[in-house]
Amino acid sequence: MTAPLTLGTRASPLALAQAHATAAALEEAHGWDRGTVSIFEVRTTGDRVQDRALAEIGGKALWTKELDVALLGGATQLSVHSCKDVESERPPELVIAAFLPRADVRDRLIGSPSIEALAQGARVGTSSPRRTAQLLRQRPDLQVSIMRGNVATRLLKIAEGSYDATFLAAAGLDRLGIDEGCAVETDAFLPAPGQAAIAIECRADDGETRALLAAIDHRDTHRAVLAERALARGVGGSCHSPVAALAVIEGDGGLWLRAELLSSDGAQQVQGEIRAGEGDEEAAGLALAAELLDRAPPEVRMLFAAA
Ligand SMILES: NCc1[nH]cc(CCC(=O)O)c1CC(=O)O
Repeated sequence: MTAPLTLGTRASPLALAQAHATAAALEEAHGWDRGTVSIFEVRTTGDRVQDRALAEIGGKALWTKELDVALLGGATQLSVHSCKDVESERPPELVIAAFLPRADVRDRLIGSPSIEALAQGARVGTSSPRRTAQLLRQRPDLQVSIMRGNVATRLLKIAEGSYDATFLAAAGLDRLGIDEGCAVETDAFLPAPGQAAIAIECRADDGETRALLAAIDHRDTHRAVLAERALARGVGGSCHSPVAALAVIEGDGGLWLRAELLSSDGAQQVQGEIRAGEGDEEAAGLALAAELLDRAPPEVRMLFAAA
């Protein structure tokens, strides 16, 4: 190994936990001393703007642009992201070269033991169009409003009673060692594309870093996320568009992708699934996307292809 590597990350507690896990995986895989991979903290637009719905700020790359600038300018050799926050179309100069093994893909409900147990008209805070639509599909009586902030902030808002309940990804809570909330099953709450996966990106032309990252790539996670991200790319849409997708690798090595698109209030939806063999993950994601758009009720389709 030649020069030490610099890893770019956001500075939230969750982002830092993921960055340290990535550094440790690289150091272990290559037999490097601890600290060989140094951590470079970057503040993104999404971190700066806390008071408005992110969807309102508009534009993509809210969580990635400043990290991309560091990577493209050579200040860092890799970026670590929550895959869920990485827009489905990336600059061609960059490549997601590796994924850490995926954690629990489910959402957890905070503030109530179950969705059924929420009082009539209870106030639920979330800024996720997907979670909003999936929740209202089941409980149209609930009042959903925007909740932002990092994991700790959101837990505090529940503890303070500003909202009755919220959802957080089990993966984020687990990585922070927070044992709160009750998992909701993926049948009713299919997760966001890429949820619970940690994506490690580098410059496409940086063969040396790509080779180093290949040693820590978790193949099954990589294949599943390729399919989910292709689905997200294929349906188009924006951060306003309620889309869910989850791929798993089955016992025979085949991939099973499920996805759904919803209207904002969850009253309209289209769901589908597809299976694919090794190497066909992205094609399967794109094929399912086309099929879902084709079958989507107009109110759903309007939130995607045209967005
Ligand atoms: N949108 C914020 C975000 N991005 C990734 C995670 C959790 C970790 C993950 O899904 O990998 C979270 C918080 C949440 O949704 O609870």
